Parts: sequence; C-alpha cells; structure tokens
Amino acid sequence: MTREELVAQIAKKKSFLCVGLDVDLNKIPEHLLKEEDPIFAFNKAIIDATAPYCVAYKPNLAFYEAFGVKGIQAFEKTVSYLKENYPEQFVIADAKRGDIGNTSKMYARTFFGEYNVDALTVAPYMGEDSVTPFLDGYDGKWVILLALTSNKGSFDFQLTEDENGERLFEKVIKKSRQWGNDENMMYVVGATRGEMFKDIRKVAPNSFLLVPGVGAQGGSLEEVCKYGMIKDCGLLVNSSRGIIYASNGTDFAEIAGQKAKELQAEMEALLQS
Ligand SMILES: O=c1ccn([C@@H]2O[C@H](COP(=O)(O)O)[C@@H](O)[C@H]2O)c(=O)[nH]1
Repeated sequence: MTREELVAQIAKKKSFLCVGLDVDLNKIPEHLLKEEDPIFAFNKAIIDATAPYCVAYKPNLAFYEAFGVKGIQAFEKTVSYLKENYPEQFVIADAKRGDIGNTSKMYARTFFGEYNVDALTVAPYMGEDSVTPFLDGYDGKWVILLALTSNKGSFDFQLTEDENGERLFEKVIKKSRQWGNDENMMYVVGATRGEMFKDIRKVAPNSFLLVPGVGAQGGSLEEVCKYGMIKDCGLLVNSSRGIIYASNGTDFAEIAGQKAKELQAEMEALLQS
C-alpha cells in the first residue's frame, strides 16, 4: 500500500487507529476454545467488529509462534482473511526481525512474499545491510524501524547520549533515512512519553510513526497528537489489549467494536483540531 492510499483511508475513516491482534488463549472467551481454530475465530470476530473504525491491524508474531504450527496457520489465515475481506486495511506483522543481509532477505521473502503483509517491524541494531533487504524489490511494502520504544528498557540504550548530546534513537532515525524514505519506512515510537514526539519530529519531520502504548500501557493519545501529528496525520496509533480484551464474555466482539469506535471518535476530533 502506498502512503497516498494509507492517507486516503485515514481521511475516509477519520481514524488512524491500528488494532493489535495479540491473541492469548488464556484471555479469550472460554466458548471459543471449542472452535477448531480458536485464535482465528477470535480474530475474525474482532476484525468484523472493529474494521469500520480502524485503518490497520497489527498481529504480533510472538502470540502466534507461541503455538507452533497451529499458531502460524492462524496468523496466515488472519492475514488472508484481511486481504480478501478488507483489502483497504494496512496489515503490519509485528515481528521485529533483522539479521545479516543473507538472512534478512529470507525474512523479507517470508513476510512480504509468502504472507503478503504491508509492513514489518524491523530492529535496527545490525545496521544497513540488515535493513535494506526488506526495502529492495518490495514496492508498496514498508519497513517499520524500532526507534524509541514504549517500554522502560528504552532508557538502557535508545535514550543514552553520545559526547555531542545526540541520543541513540536520533542517530538511528538520521542514519536510516539514507536507506529508505517517507514512502517505504516508518518508525516505532511509543506513546508512553508523548512530549518526546517533539524531538522525533525534528529528525523525522515527514515520516509516518507507528505508535504503540495507548490503552493498557497508559500512553496519552492527546499528547501524541499534540507533538507528533503532521499535515497528512503521519500517525498510526495502536491499541491491542485495551480493545480486544475489553470483555471476555460472549459479547467480546461487540465490546471491542465499541472500544474501537470510542478511540475513532477521539481521533476524529483530534484530526479536526
Ligand atoms: O515499543 C513498542 C513496540 C511494540 N509494542 C507492541 O505493541 C503492542 C502493544 O500492545 P498493548 O496491549 O496495546 O499494550 C504489543 O504487541 C507490543 O509488543 C509495544 O508495546 N511497544
């Protein structure tokens, strides 16, 4: 999907919501455990209920790989279901991949060639040759590079400064802009430190940002928008647990739809202001 197409969806839906599909069999409603594929049954119901209010879905691979072959099959079925029924949705595989070039090439083939997702999260630690295989030859696909994550461990490396006062996340963004551009590379920036978006926008003024950390992690949507929103929005804000586990009764999908609708309404107001 091109940036233009993504921005058109945001304008049409008046939403920049990304619903995280982090399926935990210990948290899904009990009645679904009787299904042949409980993970897919859960995802299908959540997708059908939330699709009018969001522009993206983000299955995190950890929640699928944890169940071996069955989990991977559920992931594949979920992506295919989205592609067939909601082709306008931007599908992000949150897998945080990246390795030597030869190996990254195979990861790229897996996610873009086999699964056909629109975007993949990638760790920048191994540098240029670990990232460019995800960009070369994959038009319309996106790398979403980890920049400033939402967890407290982001202080350990990402927020450390060099002798000139430059922080590692700033270095990562500046350097990676030599490998990709605003049409094929986004950055992960956590919602948990909203005021940091000011600094992010100094080094990535026009980039799209994938923003996890609203909802269960307590990040402020308002602050993210105040400091991070740009002319064409430039934000995809993710919420996973806050939407998909809002109820674990038989009404789980309906309640997830309501939660997504509430976030969409907040986003609509923020887009207007
Ligand atoms: O900095 C990061 C990077 C990735 N994540 C992922 O996003 C979702 C957040 O889930 P919530 O339930 O809304 O907290 C999850 O898949 C994380 O692994 C992140 O939180 N922070």
